[in-house]
Amino acid sequence: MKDRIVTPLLKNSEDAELEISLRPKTFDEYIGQESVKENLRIFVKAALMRKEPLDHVLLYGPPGLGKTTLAFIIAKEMGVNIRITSGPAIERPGDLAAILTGLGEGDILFIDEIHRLHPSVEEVLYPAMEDFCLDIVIGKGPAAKSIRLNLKPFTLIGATTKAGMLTSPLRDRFGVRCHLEFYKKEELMLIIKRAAEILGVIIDVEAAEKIAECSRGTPRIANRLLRRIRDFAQVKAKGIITREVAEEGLKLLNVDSKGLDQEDRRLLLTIIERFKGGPVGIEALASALNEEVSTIEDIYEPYLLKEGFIIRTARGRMAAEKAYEHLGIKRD
Ligand SMILES: Nc1ncnc2c1ncn2[C@@H]1O[C@H](COP(=O)(O)OP(=O)(O)OP(=O)(O)O)[C@@H](O)[C@H]1O
Repeated sequence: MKDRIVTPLLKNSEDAELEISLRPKTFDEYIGQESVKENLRIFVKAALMRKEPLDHVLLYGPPGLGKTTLAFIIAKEMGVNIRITSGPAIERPGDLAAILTGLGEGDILFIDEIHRLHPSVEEVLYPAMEDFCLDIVIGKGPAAKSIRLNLKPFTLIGATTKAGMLTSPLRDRFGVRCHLEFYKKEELMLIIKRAAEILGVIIDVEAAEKIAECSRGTPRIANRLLRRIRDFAQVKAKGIITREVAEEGLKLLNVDSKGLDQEDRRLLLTIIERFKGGPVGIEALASALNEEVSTIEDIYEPYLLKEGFIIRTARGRMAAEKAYEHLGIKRD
């Protein structure tokens, strides 16, 4: 996968450190996703009143929109500990059993990329989620015995970018399911303003608007762009981010007015020039771009589709009128 400034995925440890420092800690600090927040607020309050753990929560939506952040906020508001892991990190049923037996009363277990759990691990999770117990098989062959181990009641928060890939028995065991949406420009402007305050940099409204327009609806990208433009402002503009500074910084980062980088433009150009505007099948497109099919589907496409640069048809992807206009290419 190419190294891109506008990727919604975490890029490196520098990125991760920035995120920890900028992570909102309460529902009030968490900007946008109003209906998700409202629902979670009510569920948390009700669970606290009943003195019970919160029901299991599934958070789904594209990367970088704040799923992990929400899990931390829920733990803080519930006043419990949170243990973080991910689907691929739990290799064997025993690994999950060890994690579950280590949880305290009411604690939260956060499993990122929960759609990637191994089926044998998922089996262990069902009784754990439903009855707070583990069924453990001891011994082998005819002498094998199954024993039941009780767990302390806990809350599982699962996060996924691909809710469709969850098996239905797993999906059905989540009492609360929340879909996170791409953020609006005004919300991203507030996120950028808040991040600028924490980073100690002055930014004017027009600059925040410019960066928000290029952030692809994703706070993770907004924060990353802000950090890079702050560096630029410190070297070139006495640390103040004005509209001109933001525009120049974005140009240097190769991000255009619609938040597209050279890789997005290459994808659009490939459809237009090499495949005569499409439709082109995803495999052919991936091979022309020398990328994995999943990278195109998960990383490139969601934003290009959402913004109407490409159209997905039964016969493949097509470049939309907006792509021609944006690239200044005349349709023949
Ligand atoms: N609603 C929000 N308000 C302010 N900042 C936010 C919000 N949501 C996310 N962020 C910022 O974006 C960063 C990325 O969020 P987070 O790590 O929670 O995303 P994620 O959805 O869990 O991503 P992934 O699925 O890729 O792990 C956070 O560090 C935080 O700074």
